[in-house]
Amino acid sequence: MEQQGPLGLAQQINASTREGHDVVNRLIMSRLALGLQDHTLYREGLLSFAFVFKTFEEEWASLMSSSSNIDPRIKTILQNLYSTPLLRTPQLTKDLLYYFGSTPFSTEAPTTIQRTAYVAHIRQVVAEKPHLLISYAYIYYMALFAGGKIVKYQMGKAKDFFPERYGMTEEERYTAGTNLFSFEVEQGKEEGLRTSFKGALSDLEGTLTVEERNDIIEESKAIFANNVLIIKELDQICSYLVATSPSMSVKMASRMSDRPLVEFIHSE
Ligand code: HEM
Repeated sequence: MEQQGPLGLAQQINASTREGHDVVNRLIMSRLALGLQDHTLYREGLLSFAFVFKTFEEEWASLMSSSSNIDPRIKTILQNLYSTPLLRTPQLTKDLLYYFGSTPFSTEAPTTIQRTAYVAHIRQVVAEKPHLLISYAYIYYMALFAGGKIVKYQMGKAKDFFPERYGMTEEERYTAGTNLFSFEVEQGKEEGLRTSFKGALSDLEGTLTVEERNDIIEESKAIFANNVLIIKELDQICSYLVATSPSMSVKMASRMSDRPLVEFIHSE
């Protein structure tokens, strides 16, 4: 149900994060071309965001559990927003298994500075103010229906990007590598997930206090600032990977000869 009159919470979040969103949007789109040159770069981005989704989805489940003693009002909101097909941890796990193949990786505990700091931040703020989980769910799920669609489309156009695995066809590889942006619902029902989430938020937001709404808006801004830190850290990780892989250096040099990697990464 779209709200009439005063701005609904979703609109307020969008309005307050417009600048932060534009920054992140530019950062991601300008790096996507690089990430789609080699799946060993792209998968690092996936890993960073896998930690984010895993952390808030775990916190969410535990806040809703019978052993959690949070305010029943907030528990009801969290229960009503929760939607299994939206959960990204299982989808990210499939993508990671595909891209890493036989290379070991772990989503148990992050080892880089920003990933570790962001995971700790999410756990801390949500423990202090469980209603902040709403910021994470709204920002990261709604992102998939807008920017996520665009990223998925670009992935579909990338040449020689999806790694070969066990004789998979081109189409199977695309499916195996885009689970993050796919939802396990009947075809054509994806948009319903988005509208149901927004509808549930709109129906329930009236039970939040003014202070809680403000907290949610402030944390939404912090999410975009933290996304920037995660992306900047990915620049370092990817620079290192390219510099230490002779085959990748050659590939980058031939494909991006008009724009050196360092300049490319630091131009934004
Ligand atoms: C971590 C990265 C990103 C996050 C967290 C994010 C988050 C969001 C959110 C919360 C919305 C509002 C959705 C709604 O009202 O239903 C949105 C809208 C949008 N985003 Fe992103 N986004 C991200 C990256 C991107 C990227 C890379 C693009 C690339 C083009 C993009 C393009 C858009 C567009 C086109 C909209 C729709 C605006 C509208 O409906 O008026 N986003 N994003």
